[in-house]
Amino acid sequence: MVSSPGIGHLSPALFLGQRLVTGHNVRVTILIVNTTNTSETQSQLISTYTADTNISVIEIPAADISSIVAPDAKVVTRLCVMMRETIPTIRTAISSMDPRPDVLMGDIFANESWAIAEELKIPKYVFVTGNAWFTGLFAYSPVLDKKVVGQYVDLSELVEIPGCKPVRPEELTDPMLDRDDEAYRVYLDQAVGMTLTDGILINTWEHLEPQTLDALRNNEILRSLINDKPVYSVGPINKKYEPVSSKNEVIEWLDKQPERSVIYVSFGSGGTIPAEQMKELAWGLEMSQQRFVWVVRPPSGQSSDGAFLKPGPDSRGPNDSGPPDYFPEGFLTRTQKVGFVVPSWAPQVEILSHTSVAGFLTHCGWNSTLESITSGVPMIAWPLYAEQFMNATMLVEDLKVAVRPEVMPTKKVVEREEIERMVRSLVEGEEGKTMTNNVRRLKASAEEAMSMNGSSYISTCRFIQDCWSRVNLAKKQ
Ligand SMILES: O=c1ccn([C@@H]2O[C@H](COP(=O)(O)OP(=O)(O)O[C@H]3O[C@H](CO)[C@@H](O)[C@H](O)[C@H]3O)[C@@H](O)[C@H]2O)c(=O)[nH]1
Repeated sequence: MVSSPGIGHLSPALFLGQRLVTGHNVRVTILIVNTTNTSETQSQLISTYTADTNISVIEIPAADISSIVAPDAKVVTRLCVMMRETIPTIRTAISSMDPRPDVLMGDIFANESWAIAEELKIPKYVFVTGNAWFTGLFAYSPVLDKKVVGQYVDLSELVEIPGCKPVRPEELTDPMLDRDDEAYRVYLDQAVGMTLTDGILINTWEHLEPQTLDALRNNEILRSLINDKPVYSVGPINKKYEPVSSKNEVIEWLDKQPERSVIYVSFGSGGTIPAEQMKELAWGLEMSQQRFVWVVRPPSGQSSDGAFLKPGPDSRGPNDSGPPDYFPEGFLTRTQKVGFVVPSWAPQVEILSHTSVAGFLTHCGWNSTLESITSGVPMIAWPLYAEQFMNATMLVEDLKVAVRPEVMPTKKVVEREEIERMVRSLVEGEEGKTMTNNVRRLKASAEEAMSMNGSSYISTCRFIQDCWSRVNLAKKQ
């Protein structure tokens, strides 16, 4: 398996690898492309999840792209160029593996490695770490590219994608929002690359997205776009809660809170919000008078130079999150009894699995979404970038397990009164109770899908059978 950088891609790749090793008797080696920014968290994740399984890890240093990509280029452009430039190192690593791999799998940014599979005459599969809806849009984006004139965001009607809910133009994935930017072309190349594989694995399950999975398999246009390749729904592939003997400070704090009383606030592995929005969020949480755990990062536009972790005058010891100007004056002191601020990174799965947690204010990254669903926790959807706006729409309008602000958080500041209202409705309102029941039903359906003879288990078995048929066929040729 080839994983592009970033916890959001690496973590599901590791969990899928783990599942293939432990549940399906497959040997797995993961090639992880590491940038110079690779965090300590990522290194810990790698060592934890490779220690007790037979997954081997080969860490590949990412190519230096500073001389070929402008420093202000979009993340997608940087990521794709970096993966492309790292291919020679990936090729060398794969060629020197003994025994030689039988199958190559990669995420949607690992497309450049399909050429290696072709050279080695082995099958190649893509693992989409997002959902089927995203996969549908991704596959369909070359059609939209031909069909639509001008910028998508100027369209006055919704964007129709077979098998998916119509998407508001401004909610398309962010590389699609500016067709004049290089990121858009790079993104389209990745979309085409996904369709050149022998099959598509998606981190979803049949019950969650039946229409979209059906369209990917049976809709004429989508089928022809993905060249009639099989689609396997193998999820939810995500970290499971495992009790640990040594407790973290935030878990100890949660242990002392009443059941279903705390809102957990976090914007994924790297999301940040502007300073003005941080203040408004702090006011909203305080005004709601509900308990909260907030994973705080420096506001967007400010550097994360470590000053963030140093106690400021508004300090409350190890739980202090840094310079007080991130918060309204006195916020930490006033919320001392009801809030717990965690700087930068928290044990998310352990938090979401805690009985004190009533809701999750999330940026709707797909891993966070799956972790919330599989913990039975309803959400406040606060999308920031990538495909997160579509995920938010799915959670609110389709699955009915989340509320979201009226305004788009990337366009306008979400005001404190609205935040207060959403938090209250999730923790104490009827809406919160209904959403909790809905999400608990999804949790049960996820467990069922992953159980022996559940849809995702069967789909994974089918994938393995198809793999070996292709491997045997390739060996005969
Ligand atoms: O304090 C924290 C913050 C995050 N996490 C973990 O980090 C992961 C974050 O993943 P995700 O929620 O998917 O967010 P991103 O890292 O932003 O994910 C990227 O990749 C996802 C999968 O492709 C996409 O859905 C997102 O839009 C894209 O931003 C999750 O497993 C979290 O549990 C923690 O453990 N502690």
